[in-house]
Amino acid sequence: MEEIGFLGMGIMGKAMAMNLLRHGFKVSVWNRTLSKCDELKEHGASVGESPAAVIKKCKYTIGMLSDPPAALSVVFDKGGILEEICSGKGYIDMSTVDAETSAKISEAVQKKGGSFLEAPVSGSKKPAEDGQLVILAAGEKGLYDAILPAFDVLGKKSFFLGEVGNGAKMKLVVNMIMGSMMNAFSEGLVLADKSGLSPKTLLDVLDLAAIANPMFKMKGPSMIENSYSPAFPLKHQQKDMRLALALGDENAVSMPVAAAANEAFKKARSTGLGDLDFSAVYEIFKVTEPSA
Ligand SMILES: NC(=O)C1=CN([C@@H]2O[C@H](COP(=O)(O)OP(=O)(O)OC[C@H]3O[C@@H](n4cnc5c(N)ncnc54)[C@H](OP(=O)(O)O)[C@@H]3O)[C@@H](O)[C@H]2O)C=CC1
Ligand SMILES: O=CC(=O)O
Repeated sequence: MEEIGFLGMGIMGKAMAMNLLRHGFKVSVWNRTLSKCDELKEHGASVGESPAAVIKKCKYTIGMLSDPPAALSVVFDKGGILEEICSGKGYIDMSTVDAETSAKISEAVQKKGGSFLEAPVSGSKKPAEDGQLVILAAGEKGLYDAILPAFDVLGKKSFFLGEVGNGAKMKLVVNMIMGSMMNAFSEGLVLADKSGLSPKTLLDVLDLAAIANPMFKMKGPSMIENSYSPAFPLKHQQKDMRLALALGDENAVSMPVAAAANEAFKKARSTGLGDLDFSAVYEIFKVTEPSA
C-alpha cells in the first residue's frame, strides 16, 4: 500500500503508527510537539513539518488527536490539512470527538474535493500496540474500502456504520458505559475495603461472576496497588463523558448514572489526576468524610 500519513503521536497515535511500520507500511508522521516523532523516525518513519506537508506527501492520512479543539486545529489552522487536501486524497480521523466536530471536518474536506472517514477506536494502549482495536468507522465507503488493509493491521474488527457522526456516537455510547462501570467498580473496591473484605479477593470473585470483564481484570490489580500509569488518560475519559451527556441532552435521554460518573471524573481532574489513567477516579472514592 502507498505511504500513510499519521498526525498525532500521543499514547495511541504512536502505538498505531509503530504497528503500521512493523507491518511494512511506509509512514509519514507529524506531531505538534515534534520531539515525540523521534522514536518513529528511528524505526523508519519520515517526519513532516506540518499536517499540510504530510497530506501533500500521502494519499491517505490518519489523525489521532486528543479532543475536538485538537481535531479541528489540525484541519483548519495554518499549515493544516485543508491547505493540501484535494481530489484523490483521503483523511481518516480516529480521534474520539462528537458528531458535530466530525461533520465540520467532513464538510470542509469534501469542499476541497477530498474524502473523509471518521474512525474512532475502542481499546486502549495495549490493544493499540497489539493491533487489537475495534474500529468504528463512518463516512465515505470508498475511503473505508481503500484504508481497510491498514485497519486490518490496527484492529481486530472494523465496523462500517454509515453516515458521518455514527462512528463518533457509537464511540461515545461505549465510553459512557465504560466510564460508568469504572465508577461502580471503584465504589465496590472501596466498599469491600471499608467493610473489612479483601479487595484482592473481590477481584477474584468478580472474575468468576456474571459481570466478569476485561476492564476489571486488567485495571483491578493496578488500582489496588494505587498505580495509575496512563493508558487511557482520565482527562480524555471525562471529555468522553461530557460529550456523551451532550448527546443525551440532544436526544432527551435521561442519564443519571453517567452524570454522576462525570462528576467523579471532573472532581478527579480538579484534584490533579487528569493525566493519570482513568482508573485513578478510584482515589476520589477513597476520601472519607472528616469525623465531626
Ligand atoms: N489512550 C486510550 O486508551 C484511548 C484514547 N482514545 C482517544 O484517542 C485520542 C488520542 O488519545 P491519546 O493518544 O491517549 O491522547 P494523548 O493525550 O496521549 O495524545 C494527544 C495527542 O493530541 C495532540 N494534540 C493535543 N492538542 C493539540 C492541538 N491543539 N493541536 C495539535 N495536536 C494536539 C498531542 O500533541 P502533543 O504531543 O504536542 O501534546 C498528542 O499527539 C483521544 O481522542 C482519546 O479520547 C481512544 C481509545 C483509547
Ligand atoms: O477510549 C478508551 C478505550 O479504552 O477504548
